[in-house]
Amino acid sequence: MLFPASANINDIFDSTTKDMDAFRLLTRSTKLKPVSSATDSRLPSTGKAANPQLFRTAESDNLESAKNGKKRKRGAAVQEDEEDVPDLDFFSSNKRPAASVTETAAATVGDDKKVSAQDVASDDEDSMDEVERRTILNSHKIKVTDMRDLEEIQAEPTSTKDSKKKKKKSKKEEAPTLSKKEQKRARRLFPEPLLNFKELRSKYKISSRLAENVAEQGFTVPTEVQLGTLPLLLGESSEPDLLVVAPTGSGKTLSFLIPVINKIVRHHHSNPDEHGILSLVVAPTRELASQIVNEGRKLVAGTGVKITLMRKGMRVGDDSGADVLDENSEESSGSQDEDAEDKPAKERANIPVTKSDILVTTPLMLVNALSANRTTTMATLPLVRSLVMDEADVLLDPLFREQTLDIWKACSHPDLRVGLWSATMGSNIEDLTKSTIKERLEDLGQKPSEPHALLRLVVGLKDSAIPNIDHKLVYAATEQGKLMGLRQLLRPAAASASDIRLRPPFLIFTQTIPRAVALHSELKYDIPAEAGGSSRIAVLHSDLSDGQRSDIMRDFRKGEIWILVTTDLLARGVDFRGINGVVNYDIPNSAAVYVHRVGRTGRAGREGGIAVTYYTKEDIPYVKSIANIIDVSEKLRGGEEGDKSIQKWLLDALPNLSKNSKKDMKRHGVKARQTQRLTDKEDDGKGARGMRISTKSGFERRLENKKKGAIAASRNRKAAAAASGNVSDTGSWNGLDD
Ligand SMILES: Nc1ncnc2c1ncn2[C@@H]1O[C@H](COP(=O)(O)OP(=O)(O)OP(=O)(O)O)[C@@H](O)[C@H]1O
Repeated sequence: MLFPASANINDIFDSTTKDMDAFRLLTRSTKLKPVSSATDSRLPSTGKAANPQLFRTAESDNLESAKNGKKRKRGAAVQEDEEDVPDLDFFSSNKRPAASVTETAAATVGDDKKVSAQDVASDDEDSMDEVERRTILNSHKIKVTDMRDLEEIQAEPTSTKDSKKKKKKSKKEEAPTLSKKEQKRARRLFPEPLLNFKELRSKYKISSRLAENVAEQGFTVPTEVQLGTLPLLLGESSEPDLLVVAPTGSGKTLSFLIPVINKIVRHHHSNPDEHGILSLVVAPTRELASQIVNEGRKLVAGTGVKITLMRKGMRVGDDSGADVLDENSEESSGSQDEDAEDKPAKERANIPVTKSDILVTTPLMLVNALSANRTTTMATLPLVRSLVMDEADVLLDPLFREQTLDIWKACSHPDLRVGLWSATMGSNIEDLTKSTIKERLEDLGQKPSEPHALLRLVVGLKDSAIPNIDHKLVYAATEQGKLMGLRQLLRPAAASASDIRLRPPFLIFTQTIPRAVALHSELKYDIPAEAGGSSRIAVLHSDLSDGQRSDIMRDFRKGEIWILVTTDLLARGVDFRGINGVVNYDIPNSAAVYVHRVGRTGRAGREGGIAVTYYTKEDIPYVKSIANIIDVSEKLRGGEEGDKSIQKWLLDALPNLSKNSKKDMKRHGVKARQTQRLTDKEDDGKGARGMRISTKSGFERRLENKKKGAIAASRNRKAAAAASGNVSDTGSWNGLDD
């Protein structure tokens, strides 16, 4: 079945399920009762969240609508606008509300100063008192903390601080005697929250074209992370360095892209002659980097800002006479990367240097470009004013740390601001951030033109899974048990036995690439031809070429692939809007990885996502941290004690893992699963056999092997007989049939 390239997975599912129910086809059963529309609407792939926020209370709802109402009264046009905003529909073609088009049609690139009458807000009327700010921030579970040493906070000139900070200043003499609790309280901030997206223009005066592009996305309510961070990054006081910990799928991308783009629009106005990379966005995988570029392209349209995906072979930072790429006209297709890589050196020298304003990259690719594959010292990026680290905890984890810190240090402008974003962040990352900021400034020997803070904003509970998905932790005893469980999910006619109904599209995570490959080949023929057969299931991992990876991502997004078997390559950041769930075929290496993997579903507040985690005997020592995450997530969700999937007895019974074993597990995963022997020949019989991904028992395999051996021996005999000229044409014995 072919769908237009613009179609998304949800459209496909809607249209697919009209004429053929994918779920039913997968069951190979015609007896299955049609899934009720009530169940259907609970599926994230068909549903949409009327409000993408995860945490709110009636008190803040009332306060916010009172504040929003007050603003509406100020200009009739604004009121019409808001009433005209269509229902939130992530899968529509994102038609802009008519009123908003007229309002902004005259907008030209970067006409920041042109703010229409109804846009202008009286700041006095708008600003909230501290009680209101506290109420709103607390009900959305947003916590903002100044991370600097107390002395540093107190040494800051009063003019740049709000009244809250003035109070701290007066406490200066008492500082040494402050208790830990008091120090914590002194660091706590209650900045003004963003009440609606219109304020971006009216109050924070962002570029009108950018505001228009945001409006085109059709979002009506800011998520918590947007509500908390956008005022901090767009407000009048000096832009801070910012650490953000906010749930998966909560819209962090928009939160960091809007301020980055707006800053560049302003920069173009004040420094029309300065061209080059002004902002860097670093992400751990190519898939995520490419997704950020796609999101960015929607936001930069018509602003004069260019955003580019870093590619192998691309030259950065040296602009001697090279042509400038028209970055926004390019597709971010993987095959282009390969093209660049495969070009001979002579041709490569002609590859234009990127003069894009925003470069989105994985760490290694940029480090290689800046150091000629580590053969020279790192070149600097002197113009970069904003460095965004998406999935910062993994970027600063030992795997990428050296490369990320090299990039950070290569950004040599004294006014650099950093943003570190993730759904999980250990305190070691916070310490590393603090020390790197200090070291970098010392190395530079220059001071930033104005003092600024390092703030941390946390939404919800740090390092927890989103509360809007159902977690199923399933004991499968053995590898065979896991495979049987998974097959039940694929053939949900049998689902009554396990009470889990997971409809495609969904992701399946394994621990290693060979296991993903093995699982894919095991399952590939489970999908009936009427449902599209083996083309509906694919495997994605980092051993595939960039082109293959992009193609699979595209087909999954388009709905041509329904089930994607993958590794932790896709655990973080990637946003498949309407996937119904996630299967952890192999348990994740850490609680943080669990949070990220399961966060591929339930995005933007959607209900109905399911996260199934199978565990075996070998996994028992490692399951407690996952069970704890589920427990906390269920507590955040509220509801009856009996509804909880993790019972107290289980938590008590599961063993705790020592610090060293945790480290070991994080680095290597479950040891027995590290090598997946794919053939009997490779199988040394020492442990790996039990970990094999196959439904066949050892006995069956041995029989099969014997049979194969007999066939081979028979062929050899025949060949030998033919060679000696005495084979009978009658073929009285043809060996065993396969
Ligand atoms: N205010 C909003 N209202 C509704 N949907 C939104 C809003 N902001 C962003 N979204 C959508 O939410 C989805 C998730 O956003 P995004 O990918 O930025 O999440 P994230 O916080 O970066 O998640 P992760 O931690 O997994 O990387 C996207 O499809 C995005 O378009």
